[in-house]
Amino acid sequence: MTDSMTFLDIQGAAKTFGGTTVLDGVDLTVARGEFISLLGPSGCGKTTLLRIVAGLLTGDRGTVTLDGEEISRKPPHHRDVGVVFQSYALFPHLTVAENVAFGLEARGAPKAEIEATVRRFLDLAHMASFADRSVKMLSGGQQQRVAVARALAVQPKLLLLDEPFSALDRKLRETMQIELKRLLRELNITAIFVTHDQDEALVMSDRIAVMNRGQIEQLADPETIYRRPATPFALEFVGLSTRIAGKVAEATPDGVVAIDTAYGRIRANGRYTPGSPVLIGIRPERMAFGPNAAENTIKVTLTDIVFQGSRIQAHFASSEDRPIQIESSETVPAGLSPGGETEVSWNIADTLLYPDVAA
Ligand SMILES: Nc1ncnc2c1ncn2[C@@H]1O[C@H](COP(=O)(O)OP(=O)(O)OP(=O)(O)O)[C@@H](O)[C@H]1O
Repeated sequence: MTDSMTFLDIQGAAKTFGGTTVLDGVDLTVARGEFISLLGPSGCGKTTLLRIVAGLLTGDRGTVTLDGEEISRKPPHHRDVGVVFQSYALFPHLTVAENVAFGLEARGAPKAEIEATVRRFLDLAHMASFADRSVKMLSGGQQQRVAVARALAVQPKLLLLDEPFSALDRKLRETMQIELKRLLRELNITAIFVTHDQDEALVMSDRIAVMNRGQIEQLADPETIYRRPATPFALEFVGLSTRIAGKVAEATPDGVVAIDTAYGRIRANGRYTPGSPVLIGIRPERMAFGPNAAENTIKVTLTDIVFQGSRIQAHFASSEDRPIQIESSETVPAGLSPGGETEVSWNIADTLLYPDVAA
């Protein structure tokens, strides 16, 4: 939907390489100042979509409109779009300040303005004290800060970031995530961020587009993506989950279905006709030890306890290709050890339900 809030509007973006559909008619609208992540496995088309928006690649179909102007056929340097890639792509023979000044000089900005802008963006990127250093002398994190400062210095309407932190170690990556978020918020910059790291997407995004095979499967805020994944793929790709296959046995008019499974009857909210094959998903922290007669209870056999410091994970034997899992801040019930049977329960409202297309 296009409305007055739309700043970037991608409609029907499609791309085929050598007969393989890489982008399958993607629509995406982004509001001004919004931070959107494209999240998905390798090869799902994230980078291809980003390159089409940047103008580095021409889509077979579709349009890109930025701030009310269609830019689909404009060359990259006329699109007002900044790009930060995975590899830093700084100019190695220039200093930090010269790198940041590069785009401004190319536009013929006055010298005093260039100096002031470079200073401002190096300050914002916490790199002011490195201004005169060669970029070759910088660490990976520092180089990536300079790359972000360089992209922002020309004050683009839109910033595109393609796995910018993937080469950094975990701690530095987390610091950079927080810093980048702060910087973009301060400057009210609209950004699209490509990542295959679900934690990174959950931490940083206003909304996440979960991509699979050239399509967006779900576009929503991080909490909705985690709590209400729209498809089995989204459930699978973000966070841990237990899966149980079943067949709908009964459907009530109030929208609750009873499902026959290898563990007995399980109830869930949903509208399915009896006989439909379904897939049940449950997040591990929504499951608890012990029965709950009003909700869902199943009998399971403990296989493993994984101690994770503040939490434990308990695994139970499953008929599926992965264990039933509980994640809890409590310990396992006294006397329960691997091989032992117990009951676990969870709420009907926490039971995610999907049509089982594979069945
Ligand atoms: N120029 C090209 N020529 C042929 N095939 C390409 C080209 N660019 C991308 N592809 C193919 O298109 C598919 C999608 O690539 P894309 O880079 O968009 O994926 P991605 O989701 O960004 O993955 P990754 O996380 O690995 O970068 C891949 O199978 C890739 O091999």
